[in-house]
Amino acid sequence: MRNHGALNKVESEIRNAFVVDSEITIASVADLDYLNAVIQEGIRLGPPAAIGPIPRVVPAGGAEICGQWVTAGTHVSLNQYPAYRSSTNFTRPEEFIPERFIEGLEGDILSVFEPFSVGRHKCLGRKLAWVEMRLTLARLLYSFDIRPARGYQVLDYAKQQIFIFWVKEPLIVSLRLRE
Ligand code: HEM
Repeated sequence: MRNHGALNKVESEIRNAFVVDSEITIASVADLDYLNAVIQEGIRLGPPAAIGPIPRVVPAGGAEICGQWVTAGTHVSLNQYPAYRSSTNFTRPEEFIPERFIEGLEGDILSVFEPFSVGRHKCLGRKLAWVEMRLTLARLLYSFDIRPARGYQVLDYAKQQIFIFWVKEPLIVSLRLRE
């Protein structure tokens, strides 16, 4: 919403891919490269599970984690937010650049990006989440021109508070049925 170039591009991709909205299905939206990249880039800048996995406790006897010895009882986790906004891992980390998930940006380490976590507790609902995100965005952007409401400034996601999950501010937009 804050990046007009990306918004126009994803709108065009969706509107050129379908003739009627009934063609927008779970299968057909999976092939929309730019839509998929927009969703990934949105998640990178505002990871829904910003501290995910939620903290675990190192068991009795301690454990080696990433080459470091960690004593029993220590709470450990991975903070996705700083990992995704760090210039160590991403080029121009504060900018919304969906293209990094298509052709790649020099210096990006995309393997850092694991919003659904990894391992045996990896998100069970990730495929459903992907379907919901693709279908919702595709249906909305196919039918409506969506712009920030007049006089309303869309905030950077980072301006919101977070306590494991985000306290989201209202997003006030105008929806106009496209011609
Ligand atoms: C963009 C949306 C979502 C994100 C970013 C996300 C992220 C995550 C993350 C990071 C974990 C690991 C938590 C941990 O181990 O501490 C997790 C676990 C889980 N998620 Fe999601 N999730 C999403 C949507 C969903 C949906 C839609 C469902 C179900 C309908 C779901 C069901 C679960 C379940 C059941 C687990 C626990 C898996 C286990 O412990 O074995 N998630 N999710």
